[in-house]
Amino acid sequence: MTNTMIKEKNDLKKNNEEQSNFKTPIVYDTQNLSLWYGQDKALKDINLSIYENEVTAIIGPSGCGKSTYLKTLNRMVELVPTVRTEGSILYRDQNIFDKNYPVEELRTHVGMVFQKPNVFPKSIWENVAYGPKIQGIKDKKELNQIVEKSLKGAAIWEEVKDRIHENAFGLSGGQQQRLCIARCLAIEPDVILMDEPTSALDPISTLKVEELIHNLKKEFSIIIVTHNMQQAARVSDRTAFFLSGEVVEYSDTNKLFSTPKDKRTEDYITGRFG
Ligand SMILES: Nc1ncnc2c1ncn2[C@@H]1O[C@H](COP(=O)(O)OP(=O)(O)OP(=O)(O)O)[C@@H](O)[C@H]1O
Repeated sequence: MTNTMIKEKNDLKKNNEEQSNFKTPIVYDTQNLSLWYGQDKALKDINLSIYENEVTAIIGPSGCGKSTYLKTLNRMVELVPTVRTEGSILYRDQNIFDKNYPVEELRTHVGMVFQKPNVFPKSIWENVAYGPKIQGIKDKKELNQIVEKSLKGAAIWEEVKDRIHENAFGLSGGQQQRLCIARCLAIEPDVILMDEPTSALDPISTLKVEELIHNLKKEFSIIIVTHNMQQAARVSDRTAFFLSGEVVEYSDTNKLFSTPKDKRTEDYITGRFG
């Protein structure tokens, strides 16, 4: 390749990047969010935009507010009676704290995968069909199609297609976690929240889930809380570093890990604390 060709290619790439960055829609816009558990302030003036079809990683030491932030995005945190919030979170331009915005509706757009796979003591089929049934779908043929599509989407169909009516407890931990992801996909969400989804899995299952996350971002926006910095670096497009309830730094994942702007980020990613 000649120097001119290389320059043209780089210019084109830069142009595309600038254009695509410019156009990437914001899914969640968090504005001046603070949260208290009783008297204790767990989130402090958070401002964070989450972009469509990206994987956003939330990292930081234990107790810095990662899970609290994630659970605020689907308002699950409100299950704790002492919780109080200030500020706003816009989901697709709609303030999720608005009294007129039903939490049930929010949860049809936002699925969640937890640290430990929480399959129901039912068949694999029932686990996946559960959400669509609640949404009112009764037709068996349609449910069968949803179950197959979701299991394929979660890259577990081939492993379970011959035992679809067997109890989900018979699956390995890694398979159960992918089943939970399939259950999430069955409600056709817009966003998937993942709270340390691989921390209970062995390295091979972890890799499978990471590959899956990479493929799922073509259709969904994913926010993942992880303790594992290599994982954040591998799977995410952007990373937010939380510390003591604050966002210290939020940027392109490659930038955050290669040239962090804040000394505290640098100390954390180089293992000096946390
Ligand atoms: N239900 C609760 N009631 C009271 N305080 C809570 C509750 N849940 C979390 N906290 C407090 O809020 C702060 C943030 O906790 P959170 O679980 O969000 O942190 P985290 O970064 O996800 O931690 P970890 O990495 O250990 O899971 C901590 O000080 C924690 O003790």
